[in-house]
Amino acid sequence: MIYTCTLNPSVDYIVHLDELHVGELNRSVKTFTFPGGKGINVSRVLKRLDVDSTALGFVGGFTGGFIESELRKEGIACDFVHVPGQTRINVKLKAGRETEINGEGPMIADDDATQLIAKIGALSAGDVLVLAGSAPMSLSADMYERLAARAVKRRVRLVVDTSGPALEALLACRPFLAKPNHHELAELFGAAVLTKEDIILYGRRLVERGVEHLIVSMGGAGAFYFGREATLFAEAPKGTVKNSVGAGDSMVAGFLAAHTSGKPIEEAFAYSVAAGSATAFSEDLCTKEEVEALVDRVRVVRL
Ligand SMILES: Nc1ncnc2c1ncn2[C@@H]1O[C@H](COP(=O)(O)OP(=O)(O)OP(=O)(O)O)[C@@H](O)[C@H]1O
Ligand SMILES: O=P(O)(O)OC[C@@]1(O)O[C@H](CO)[C@@H](O)[C@@H]1O
Repeated sequence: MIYTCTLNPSVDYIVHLDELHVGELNRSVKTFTFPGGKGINVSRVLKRLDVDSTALGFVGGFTGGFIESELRKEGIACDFVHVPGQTRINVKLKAGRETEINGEGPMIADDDATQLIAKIGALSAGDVLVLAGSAPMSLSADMYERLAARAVKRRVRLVVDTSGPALEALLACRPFLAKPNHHELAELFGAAVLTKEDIILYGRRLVERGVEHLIVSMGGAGAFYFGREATLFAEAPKGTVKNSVGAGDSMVAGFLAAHTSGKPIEEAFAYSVAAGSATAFSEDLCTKEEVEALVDRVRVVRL
């Protein structure tokens, strides 16, 4: 079974504007409201790709209620810890360029954190646990490490999509899959920007350090895959970007779905890139039809 864990879910409020005038009244052209947060996005895309998962994490208030009811409507199992505060609303402004304002998230009490850790402690060997997104400020900095330690003890395979010190700590747990973007990889190695040669060097280094499958995404410039048997590169297909929120999460879901169904690594990687791009080219997250319409346009090169 696949479990996704979103410590800080969000209601994503997508606001399209012709132009953004800072300091003035702006009127939107169209708006969308989606359940969000990285792990939740992974669960939603997995479902669209016919793979079941259970969504874990913390939810609270009317926003948390919205997330749970939307997920259940989509047929996604939820096993959240309910907290007294309110799940955040993240505002994504689309006015030519994309501007994001992500909220800080509710207070998480120690008892609530303990409940989530207990849920991870009940997973079984062979399960997959996706740890994705930021943690609310109120959680202790080592929350991800504590969850990962529980999971590793149960021989659960870890999938990691976070950033900063949490990413660094989780990489040490020899994850099954990690998907930093190139900025997160640069931060990890204390660099400002990375050339493609740097990405290859650092990517291979992370595999040597025990990451089984590593995908480094680069937005519209495509992605690298690193594993023990192969280093691959794929350009992203060209298209009109409507909303790239969740593109990285869709890559994680695409790779997991293809890998779970036994596809060889090149195909799983191509499927992952197609899922990321299909999400970038649609208002909400990608559908299976959109991914499959794109996958033949993804050319994977072995390096
Ligand atoms: N402009 C684009 N054109 C085509 N494909 C795109 C574009 N932006 C993103 N993608 C696809 O999505 C994948 C992931 O994008 P990106 O590197 O932006 O992920 P991310 O930073 O983790 O995003 P997020 O945090 O919003 O989920 C890329 O590898 C690519 O396949
Ligand atoms: O604040 P975090 O947890 O880093 O990111 C949260 C978020 O921006 O990531 C998802 C896209 O990847 C969105 O659904 C959500 O709003």
